[in-house]
Amino acid sequence: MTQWRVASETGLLSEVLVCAPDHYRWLPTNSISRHTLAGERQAPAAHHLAAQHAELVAALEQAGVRVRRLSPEPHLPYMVYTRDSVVVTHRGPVLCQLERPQRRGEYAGLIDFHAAHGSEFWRKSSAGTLEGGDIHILRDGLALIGHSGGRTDEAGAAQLAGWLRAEGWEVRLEPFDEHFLHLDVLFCMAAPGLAVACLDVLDPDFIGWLKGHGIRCIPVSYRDVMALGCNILALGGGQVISARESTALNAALRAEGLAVLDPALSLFTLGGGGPHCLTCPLSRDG
Ligand SMILES: NC(=O)NCCC[C@H](N)C(=O)O
Repeated sequence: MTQWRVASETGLLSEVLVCAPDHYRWLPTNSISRHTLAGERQAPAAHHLAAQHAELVAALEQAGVRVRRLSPEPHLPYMVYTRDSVVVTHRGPVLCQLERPQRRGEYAGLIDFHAAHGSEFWRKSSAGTLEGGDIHILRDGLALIGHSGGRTDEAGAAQLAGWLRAEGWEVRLEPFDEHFLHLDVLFCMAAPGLAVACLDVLDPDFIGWLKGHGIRCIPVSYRDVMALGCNILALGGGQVISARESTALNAALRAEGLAVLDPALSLFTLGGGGPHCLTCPLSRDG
């Protein structure tokens, strides 16, 4: 029986789930990938995708994280964004309910993966839609769930909030515009008490709420956010993974004293997902 648990976005990451980009391609499912497809770019070559994904895996392994792999399926090009189909909580994994038809089938591989490891779902989303990119476990007992209606909707967010509140957790539901795809495009935790956030877009009341909970924000511009510049993965222990292309943010994170591992991920950020979207933390310590 595998007991995967995650009680915060910033605890020391010990196990993570990724999926190789064997069948990855850009689909017009979000404003970022639609913008990419409208441009002059050639479809990414398989060897180039594999090389960038290998850089991400190398960064995770360099940080001592055990990397588990989902089997990619030809008809599900976005399986590579493992963040969205399942979110692991302090009580175990929650099976999400993806909104886009192009991604709905991802649930099947996730059920098989967890069953193969004897990992039982704590809960299964059954109201509205729920996607992992909208869920932030800020720390033990405190969660944030975004809902744009485009991906996670209010019913899906409320159902997860209800399960967490029944555990005594404080949960904030945060509405935002579906142009931004997932809340993790606009906001991610970097370290305990430190986040990266698009202050130009997020509601000042939300920023004030974070401050009231002891979380301050490094600002990221709208332009950088739409290049997935805010979509980082906290590794715990003073380390973070952020895309090589996010040069301004990476300098700011280093100035905060964090070690930044920076794999090149441009082919994935052009599809609408960076280090946060490409990883599903299975286990964090502390
Ligand atoms: N958490 C995330 O923001 N995931 C990125 C998902 C991108 C993918 N191309 C999608 O449209 O679903």
